[in-house]
Amino acid sequence: TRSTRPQRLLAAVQKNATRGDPRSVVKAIDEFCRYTEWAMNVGDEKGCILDSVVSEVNPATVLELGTYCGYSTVRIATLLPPDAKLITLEFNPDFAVIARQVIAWAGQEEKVHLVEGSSGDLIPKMKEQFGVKSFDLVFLDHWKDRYLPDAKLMEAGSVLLADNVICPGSPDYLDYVRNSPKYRSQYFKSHLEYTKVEDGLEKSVFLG
Ligand SMILES: O=C(NC/C=C/[C@H]1O[C@@H](n2ccc(=O)cc2)[C@H](O)[C@@H]1O)c1cc([N+](=O)[O-])cc(O)c1O
Ligand SMILES: [Mg+2]
Repeated sequence: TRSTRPQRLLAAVQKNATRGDPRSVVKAIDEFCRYTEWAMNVGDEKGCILDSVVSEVNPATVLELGTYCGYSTVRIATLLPPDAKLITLEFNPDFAVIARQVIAWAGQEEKVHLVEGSSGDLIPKMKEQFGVKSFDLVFLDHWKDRYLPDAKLMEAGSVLLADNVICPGSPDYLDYVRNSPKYRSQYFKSHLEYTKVEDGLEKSVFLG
């Protein structure tokens, strides 16, 4: 039977990237998605904004919602110090199988803990399961209708960075973080990965 898009993306990484070199993995995925087959990675343009926010926050603990193929997982992990922890949640077991291999090819498995399940189930269990009561940075890139309910589950001292706040969009989340006194929010205008369509990242600092 026909391969899946994540399988074809992994094959491109294994063919074109150097094992243990995370930048070559990121480059191989971006080239594959730009010139061969589009995929919903945060991409190179928004990825630079992601990198700058990660570097600025310099987090000891990061939560990523929506691993998909592990592209942003690798970007974030590469910027973390050795003792930092990145927990990434993936709901689809087939995507998780691919993401684990992409993360391993980039040599980032030490810093990354990929957990399979849904955010609604796992976020409340974070405390007892991983001993992390709050994360320094949360990257939201999963189902867009889960951004708001999950943000409300996590109101405990984090910086939230959300992908796709314009396209596909998460209007209820955007309205909440921009108008709630609990957050100071900032929009980073960019483009939908590998296209000229407007999209952007919203950075929201929880004020308590
Ligand atoms: O729909 C989008 N993203 C949804 C992502 C969902 C991912 O999050 C996981 N998850 C993990 C945990 C959960 O609890 C639920 C899902 C899903 O299993 C999937 O791997 C999207 C769409 C476009 N687009 O142009 O159409 C562009 C983008 O950048 C996007 O991110
Ligand atoms: Mg996205």
